[in-house]
Amino acid sequence: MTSNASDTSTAAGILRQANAFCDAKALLTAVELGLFTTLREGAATEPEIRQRLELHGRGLPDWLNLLVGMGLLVREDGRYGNAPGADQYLVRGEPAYIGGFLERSNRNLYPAWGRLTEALRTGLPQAGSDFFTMIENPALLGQFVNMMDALTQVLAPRLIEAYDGWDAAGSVLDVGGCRGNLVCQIVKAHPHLHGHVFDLPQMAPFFEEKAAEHGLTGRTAFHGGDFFADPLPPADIVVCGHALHDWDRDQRRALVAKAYEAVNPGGVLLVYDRMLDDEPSHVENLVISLDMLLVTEGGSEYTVAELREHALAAGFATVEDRALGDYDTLVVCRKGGKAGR
Ligand SMILES: C[S@@+](CC[C@H](N)C(=O)[O-])C[C@H]1O[C@@H](n2cnc3c(N)ncnc32)[C@H](O)[C@@H]1O
Repeated sequence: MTSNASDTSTAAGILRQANAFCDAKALLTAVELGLFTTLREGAATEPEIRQRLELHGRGLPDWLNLLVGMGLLVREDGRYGNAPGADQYLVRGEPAYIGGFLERSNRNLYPAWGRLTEALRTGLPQAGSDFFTMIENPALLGQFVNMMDALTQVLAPRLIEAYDGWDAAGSVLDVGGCRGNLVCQIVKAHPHLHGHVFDLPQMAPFFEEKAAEHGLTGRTAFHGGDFFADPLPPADIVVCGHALHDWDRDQRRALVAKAYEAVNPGGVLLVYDRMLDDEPSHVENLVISLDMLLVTEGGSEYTVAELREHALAAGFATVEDRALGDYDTLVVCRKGGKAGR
């Protein structure tokens, strides 16, 4: 949706942009109904899809043809099948499935964006229930962790590639590491590392499930606590991804200082987030920053300059940044001192 830049010098282009939410909802509904998953079994006619998904039938051809027009389905001889991207990323149960993000987006972000006006007027989140209500509800938390898995599934290989200091380290800690999908992938790529995740205690059963799925039970450890109030376990590499943007500037500074304490001498803090340029124009990242307006009390994306300020104030000796994938920025903050390993 956000990258469909239309020609806004024309009325038609402006109307196209105003209707972009319709395309997004057509896709979110397709994931919700399991359309791409059912089409993995083979291309199907409209009546077959109607029957399989238990739909009424009215609007069905338009919806399917819209998805064809969006490049998510292909139509041949009256049968609809998955386009390659949809078949790779939107079939439930497949390793590359990113639908967890879309499922939660459909339930949480989509309605919240309908209340953007209220959010801008009041500065208050609009997602219906706050994070701490959500985290006490295992069903909602299950959706949330799937959403985070969808993001780390794509980012983990890029982070592993982008940072070249894994071999020199003995341990890695992911702060706000959710159920540990990122750490599991790092430890699988660099089996000599001891992996640790620090997150809220409610995440523990989801972590155990993920570690077992990766065959890493006992080789990765979960530490439950509140990263503002409790000490973090020490590690040579501390990762903090997509976590600082949940909080306001003062809280981000406090978390970076907390992370500094956890990094062993000579180690690094790796922060990745959808960071903003000094004069932000990156549409995708501005959208995520507004997501934070809608779903958190004080969160937003932030600039590399802000993070550098927090990191230097905390005591890090050097701070470098580089692109990570299409939208994220990786900031490498090095702590002085001699590495122990
Ligand atoms: C947006 S998610 C980021 C997950 C993952 N790092 C990623 O890259 O997608 C933020 C994580 O911070 C955790 N979190 C939020 N508040 C926390 C707190 N006070 N203490 C510890 N973890 C917390 C959440 O449970 C969640 O897993």
